[in-house]
Amino acid sequence: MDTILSLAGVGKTYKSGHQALRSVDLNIRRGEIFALLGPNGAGKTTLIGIVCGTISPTSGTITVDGHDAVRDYRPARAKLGLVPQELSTDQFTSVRHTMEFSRGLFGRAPDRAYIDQLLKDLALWDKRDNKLRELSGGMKRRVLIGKALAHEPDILFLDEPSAGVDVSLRRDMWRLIARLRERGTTIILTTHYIEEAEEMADRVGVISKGELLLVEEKQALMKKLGKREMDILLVEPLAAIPPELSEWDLSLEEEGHSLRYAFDAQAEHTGIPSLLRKLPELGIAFKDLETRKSSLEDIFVGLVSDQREQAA
Ligand SMILES: Nc1ncnc2c1ncn2[C@@H]1O[C@H](COP(=O)(O)OP(=O)(O)OP(=O)(O)O)[C@@H](O)[C@H]1O
Repeated sequence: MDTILSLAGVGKTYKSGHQALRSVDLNIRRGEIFALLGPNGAGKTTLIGIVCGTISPTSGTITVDGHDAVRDYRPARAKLGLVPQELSTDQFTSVRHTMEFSRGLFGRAPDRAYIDQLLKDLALWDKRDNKLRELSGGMKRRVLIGKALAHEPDILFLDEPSAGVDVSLRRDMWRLIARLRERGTTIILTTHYIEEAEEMADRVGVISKGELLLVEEKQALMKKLGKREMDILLVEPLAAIPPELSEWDLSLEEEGHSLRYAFDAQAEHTGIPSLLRKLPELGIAFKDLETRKSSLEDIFVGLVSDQREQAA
């Protein structure tokens, strides 16, 4: 495997005593899109900050394309582009100047053609000479991406790229990410929008309470952990699930008009035939069946709640 970024035993305890990361091991492959998925406060921003050098780790090592991110900070940092959650640049500079300045910070020679192309890719061409304070929130987000890409980094971090972003900008961003990937840029995005991980990522890491719970190929994750659900639409509503059905994992939905059965699609015996035989025996008539795969969202919620149960 061609690893471009490697974290080994990375931990962070803030001065407050809060342990935001617990010994994280993670290898990012060159050219992949990796989604780090976790609820609020999971440690995603802390992890990005540590890799990008804005937060110092309490333990562990980070290697960016062969460079130690702490000892060898400059060359390591030059490989990284970070799109933070918020813009903290001088509001009185122009869009173009902000990007050119960012490029210069990393010691890259000016390249007007590259910046022009970036402005066009980000649909900022018409605004290139406007001051940042004259831009809408969505445009500012585009500027953040432009700033992060100005020095042509090999690895791009996007911290919550969809937070507070409208649908059209989100689509534009997804398109841009796909294009960057085609050019070989490695992309790591943090998100709590499952949709985003599902749409974009090659691999998904789930983080909760500072712990990386798992890292999997997205497809494999969905297949392995994916449950299926079947809704049985009833002719007459039920007030409660009869005790005779307790061996199946059922819930009542739609005010009793639908019985939902959650089952493991990978299991040899799904329990469906026996359930469908049992219902008429109990005098429960049904008129239709619908099955569907659970999404990454269900998987994610399941994992995080398992962790909560274990901790309880
Ligand atoms: N400077 C700090 N001092 C003390 N605790 C901090 C500090 N920064 C973050 N934390 C705590 O560390 C934990 C992880 O925070 P972090 O910002 O990394 O989470 P996150 O996964 O990015 O969350 P979100 O999705 O809300 O951005 C949180 O409990 C947070 O309160």
